[in-house]
Amino acid sequence: MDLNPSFLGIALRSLLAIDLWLSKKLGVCAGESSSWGSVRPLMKLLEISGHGIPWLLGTLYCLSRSDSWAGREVLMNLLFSLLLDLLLVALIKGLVRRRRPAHNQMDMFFTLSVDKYSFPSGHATRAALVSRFILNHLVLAIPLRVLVVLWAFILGLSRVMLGRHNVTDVAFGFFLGYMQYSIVDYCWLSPHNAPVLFVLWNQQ
Ligand SMILES: CC(C)=CCC/C(C)=C/CC/C(C)=C/COP(=O)(O)O
Repeated sequence: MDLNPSFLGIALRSLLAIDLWLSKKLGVCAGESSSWGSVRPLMKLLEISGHGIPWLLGTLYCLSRSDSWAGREVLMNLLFSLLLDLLLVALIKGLVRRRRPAHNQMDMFFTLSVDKYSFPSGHATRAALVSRFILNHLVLAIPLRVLVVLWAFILGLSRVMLGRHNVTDVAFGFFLGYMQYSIVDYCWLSPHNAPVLFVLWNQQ
């Protein structure tokens, strides 16, 4: 037994204890019989709005219908962002292997094997990444921009309310998604630096 724990060790253990306590308190939709159990179906609908499958399929569909070079370029980069996000989240989940909260019911729509782990929240990374992407590449009126930010925030909160995640999973997820956008922006794909990706349309 470690009789002389470091300050960092104590701080981390305290943070973890607060995280677990707060997450349990906020997990008010974790089951049908929970205090806010009646809101659970709405939270699960929100869950689907941040799931990887609809985002991937939606992006592929829009890409197949897009008739402008500018649109294709943005959608190709969105596709790259979504795939990068899936890869990074799976990698970190597999490395950290933090179990989901004990009060979570594992009844999520279409998961990968690493999704039995909770750190970081894939929905939170996607929410931060996609909302930053949209705000930077779509010309939207202010109310719609506010709606995008609200969607991301409520989606993150709903992960804890559903009992899927602890607060730190979501907080780190937001941070990671935000940083992922910076990577995507830095490596922005265009017909000039990645002509192979755009060759499909040149042949049409
Ligand atoms: C191309 C490919 C491998 C698609 C897989 C899409 C897929 C099943 C993503 C998983 C989305 C999901 C359930 C993430 C878990 O989110 P958490 O917020 O619970 O970490």
